[in-house]
Amino acid sequence: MLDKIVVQTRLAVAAAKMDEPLAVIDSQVVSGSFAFSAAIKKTKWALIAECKLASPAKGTLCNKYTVLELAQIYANHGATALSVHTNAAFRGHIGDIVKVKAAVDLPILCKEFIIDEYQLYTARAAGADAVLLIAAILSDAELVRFLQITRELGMDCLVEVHTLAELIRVQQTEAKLIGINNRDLQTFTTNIAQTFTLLNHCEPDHVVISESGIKNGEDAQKLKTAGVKGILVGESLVIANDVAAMTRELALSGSK
Ligand SMILES: O=C(O)c1ccccc1NCC(=O)[C@H](O)[C@H](O)COP(=O)(O)O
Repeated sequence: MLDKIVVQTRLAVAAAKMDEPLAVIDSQVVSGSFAFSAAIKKTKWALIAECKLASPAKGTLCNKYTVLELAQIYANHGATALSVHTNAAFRGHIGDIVKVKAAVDLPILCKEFIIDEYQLYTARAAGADAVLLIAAILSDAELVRFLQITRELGMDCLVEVHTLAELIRVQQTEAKLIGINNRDLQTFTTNIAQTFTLLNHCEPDHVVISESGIKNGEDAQKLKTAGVKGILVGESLVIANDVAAMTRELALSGSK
């Protein structure tokens, strides 16, 4: 499934480059101010709340709200930052970041399968404060180059790892914001125990975010006790009967 998403993303990037060459995008870019990492560092506990309307594994997750409505609920109920899916496999679009940026005063992570530096410029031009870099789909050289470009654009990188081997690779780079993803990339099942395992191997100066499969405040509290700085949550929020209450539960339980 991941390979398929990456292939489709390469095609989409090639088409976008024909439409709007890098030079055009670059001329629209205003450098950021690392607002994403600043917001995470200054809080005791960070909830990165994800606008996730669909997933390739589960199909539609949320029909009740638009991306903007979800972002507004999250912002009004204690989220530290937002994650906005821009990939078509998640029913996302880069334009969603533009809409959310114009209306919601929280830093935004562009949730994309970044495989080309062009996407870093489009993310920043849309108003993203951070991008996700997935170690599993990038070479060491790409990781280093993308981290450098992102820094020059004033954006943060959440560098995502699924395994110890990926964490060791990422530790050779300048990355300081590490996302431990609890989703197994072969089976797509989630288990927060993956965070407990990999956390022991993180450097003391790493800011660690646990991602995927976090169901409720109880999970959040366990992760906080283990030592992570925050969580990134999509599905449990968007499928909740009361999205506002779930946002408060996840935001507050880690800060107790
Ligand atoms: O969410 C999926 O099904 C998925 C499938 C294939 C590749 C990546 C996938 N998820 C990407 C994510 O990073 C999640 O949206 C994010 O970590 C939030 O996870 P969750 O809280 O479990 O929705």
